[in-house]
Amino acid sequence: MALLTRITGPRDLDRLGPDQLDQLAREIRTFLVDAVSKTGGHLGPNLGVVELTIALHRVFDSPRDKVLFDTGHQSYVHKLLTGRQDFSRLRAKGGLSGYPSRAESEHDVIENSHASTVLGWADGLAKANQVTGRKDHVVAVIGDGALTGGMAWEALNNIAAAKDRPLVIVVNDNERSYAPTIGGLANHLATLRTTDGYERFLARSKELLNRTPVVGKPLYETLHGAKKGIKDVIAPQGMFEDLGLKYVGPIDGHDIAALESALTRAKRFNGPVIVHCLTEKGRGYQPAVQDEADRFHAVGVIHPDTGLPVSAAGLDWTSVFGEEMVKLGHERPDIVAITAAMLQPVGLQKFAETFPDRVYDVGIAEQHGAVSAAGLATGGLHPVFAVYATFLNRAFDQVLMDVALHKCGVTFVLDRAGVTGTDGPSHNGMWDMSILQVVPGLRIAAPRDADQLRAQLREAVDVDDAPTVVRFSKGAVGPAVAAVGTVGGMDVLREPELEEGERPDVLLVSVGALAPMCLEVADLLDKQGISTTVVDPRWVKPVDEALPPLAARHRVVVTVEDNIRVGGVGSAIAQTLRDAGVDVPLRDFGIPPRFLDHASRNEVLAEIGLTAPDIARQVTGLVAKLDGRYGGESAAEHAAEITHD
Ligand SMILES: Cc1ncc(C[n+]2csc(CCOP(=O)(O)OP(=O)(O)O)c2C)c(N)n1
Ligand SMILES: CC(=O)[C@@H](O)[C@H](O)COP(=O)(O)O
Ligand SMILES: [Mg+2]
Repeated sequence: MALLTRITGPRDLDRLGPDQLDQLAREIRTFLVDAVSKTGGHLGPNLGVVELTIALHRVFDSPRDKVLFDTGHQSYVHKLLTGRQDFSRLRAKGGLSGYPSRAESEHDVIENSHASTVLGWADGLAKANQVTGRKDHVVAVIGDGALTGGMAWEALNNIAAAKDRPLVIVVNDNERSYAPTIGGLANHLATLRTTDGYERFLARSKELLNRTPVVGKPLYETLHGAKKGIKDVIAPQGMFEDLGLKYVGPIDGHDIAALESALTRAKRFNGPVIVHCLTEKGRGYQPAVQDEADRFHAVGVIHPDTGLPVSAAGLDWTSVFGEEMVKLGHERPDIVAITAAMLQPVGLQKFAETFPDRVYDVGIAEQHGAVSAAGLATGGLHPVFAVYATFLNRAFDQVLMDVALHKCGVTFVLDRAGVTGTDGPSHNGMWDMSILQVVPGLRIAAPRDADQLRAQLREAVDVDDAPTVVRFSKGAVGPAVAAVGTVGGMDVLREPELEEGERPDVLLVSVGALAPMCLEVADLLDKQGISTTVVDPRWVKPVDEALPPLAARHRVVVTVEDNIRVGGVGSAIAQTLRDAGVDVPLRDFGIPPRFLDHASRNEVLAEIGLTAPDIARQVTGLVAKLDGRYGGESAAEHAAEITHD
């Protein structure tokens, strides 16, 4: 790492000659494989942008010039070149974030990992430069996958309107999101990628341009010049031409000299310009290059020489869902599946292999996915849209006004619901049970274990006149939690042993995968002489009609959810109790209304007090306060005695 360790900032790159730059690229690849194999992370995407990031930081002057990354998962090289080379705690508590982070560096701008937003940011920053008269540059790196997101085209529409507003758009085209990128855009990029495709394009253009008076012939010569591989020709290009955008490319995204030449031309161009770079996801690391599924898009801890996982993963929620979907697919020919460019991560791979004509990859286009689902349902099918909880946020209006308003039977399966942890604040699935509370008719299921997931998925797809949601956590599915009884549609997980006529103290409403933790709370309360009934509502929206009368038979209600407290399940239950005239005190436990820094799931849960000892301590204090049970001793003091074995 002779060269890499001497790079403390982008300007240190200026003194390197071509051979040294190639050596630096090799050192960076070695570093990435060595470091990320130990911590896990986005290895494939970052191996694909080594030369591109070096060239960007040689041509542009960050942080005065803004170098922006879409999604941000491919910013590890950017971090290495901007003074951050300790990857030992990447995505771990107190370590580097897996995405750009303003707290880490002045070179970082966009922190959220939600795709297709970079061009919007760039548009705004370019406008700000224009209004303030700053001559700084804005360069936005967007992947071919992120380009399939609608927001990217909303931004392009605006960017193309301002012919005199400098802005450099770098398309990092590695032909993949996770899987190969889908759709018409991908096909268009392909024609620009391959020389013969370009020739076909030129052949079509030649005839047209020869008929075009005055400008036709010179323009054809310009285009012809571009074909020869001297890629720094500024020329109008197909779809981008239709938008009025200038196009440079295609450029070999692993040839630093070619990249620098193209980026320099683009930088000088006094308007919006696209630099189309061809890169290879996973480049330089055979296990990644050979990974047909997703080129090691996101890996766990792996053996660096083989790329194989160090530890075998247990049964996870995603697999349980995927297997049940295949069974349902055989039983229900009307069931189809939708993914937003994440077929394998959301567990639909087997469904796609079994029913290739009944699965739709819409690209990174969750809003379109939701509207298309409304169309599919109206057409007599039952779509199951599997998506990470946090990514459904952007499709809220489509769920509300397209799916729910029209009473469409669509099932949204939200993976990575609740605290995910290591992927940082924008990946926690912590908002769904709040924002979806306001959707009339929509029903939400939060299964507590694998059997419940299977059962509730089936219940959901049986609803054909309203949207249904089934949400579950990231990672390994917990132990089976048996019911000891039912009340209304709710499962009773624990009943206290009471004297004749004794009123139980606490009704604990346990939501989803937190059931084992809630049973621990009940055990801790039991040691304090506090009797607790634990129920799992199974369907948290609408609130079960049996809940108010059950609550009325207790002294206090406690709700526990892996969702933001504001407007969550606890709030909905509190409102239902009020409406039913049940004035039993209620305490709702959940995620506080703030962004959660990256750390492990358990570290985050401990930090926000969503653990059995924390909850038991608070509930003990609440019950003690209710009846002054501990005499003069303050309830809080007494509650502090609770410790976790
Ligand atoms: C709104 C949204 N949906 C889904 C994702 C999950 N996701 C992260 S990266 C990625 C693929 C990105 O492909 P591309 O933009 O081509 O970048 P590459 O990884 O190929 O460099 C997806 C689907 C996301 N981050 N944001
Ligand atoms: C960048 C992005 O959004 C995805 O790659 C995400 O990081 C994957 O998360 P999981 O690792 O939980 O599948
Ligand atoms: Mg890509």
